[in-house]
Amino acid sequence: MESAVTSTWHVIVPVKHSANGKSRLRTPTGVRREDLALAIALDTLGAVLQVVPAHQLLVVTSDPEIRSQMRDFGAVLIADPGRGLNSAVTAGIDAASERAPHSPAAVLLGDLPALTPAELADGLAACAAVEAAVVPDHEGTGTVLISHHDGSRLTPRFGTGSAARHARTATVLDLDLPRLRTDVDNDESLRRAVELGVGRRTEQLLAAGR
Ligand SMILES: Nc1nc2c(ncn2[C@@H]2O[C@H](COP(=O)(O)OP(=O)(O)OP(=O)(O)O)[C@@H](O)[C@H]2O)c(=O)[nH]1
Ligand SMILES: C=C(OP(=O)(O)O)C(=O)O
Repeated sequence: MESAVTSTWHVIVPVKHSANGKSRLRTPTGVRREDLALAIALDTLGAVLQVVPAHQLLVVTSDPEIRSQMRDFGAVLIADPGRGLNSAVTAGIDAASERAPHSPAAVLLGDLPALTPAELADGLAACAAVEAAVVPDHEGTGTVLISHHDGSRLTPRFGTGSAARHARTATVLDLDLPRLRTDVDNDESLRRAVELGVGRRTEQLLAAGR
């Protein structure tokens, strides 16, 4: 699945400690929010690991389960500074720049349970065609991915309405890649992801809760 165009890319994925994540989501009966947050993140990371060599995946998290599983895969673990999403992403960008100065990098949010390796590879290939890119979420207001040919020049401006902020310094890629663009924040986006088809961990957890 790895593409020649993006084989040198580093991908940074921030994931909040699962005990604190997905607070806007009303979890289905029988499913613990913490378990769902973890499953969503692990499905996202599972797709990334099929596209990017593990040593080029930087996971910024304080979650012990994610750290343990990603360590086993050989991914690079970055400590979460504990000051919110943008500072976590900045820690990842700094670590990627240290490892491979001025190399291409992307930041992908970690709540994309319907993501497939094929859609991620297509998304990264589209990003590679422009110097700096932003891929908005399915609603068009948030961001699922930002990239830059020189990763040290990535400036994270995540949070509500982030697509417009990222668009000030990047090309907006309105890609027909729904699995890449469906981040799960609330019941509606979870339903949408389930309709597309979620990864194994999220699927099994939701099935067990039924
Ligand atoms: N490392 C790290 N990741 C974060 C942090 N805040 C959010 N994220 C991750 O960034 C992505 C988008 O997160 P949000 O949807 O904004 O936040 P969330 O905590 O998942 O959900 P809410 O509780 O509803 O805000 C997810 O992959 C989160 O796990 C943070 O402080 N540190
Ligand atoms: C973090 C973001 O959005 P949300 O909180 O909706 O996931 C974002 O789109 O930058």
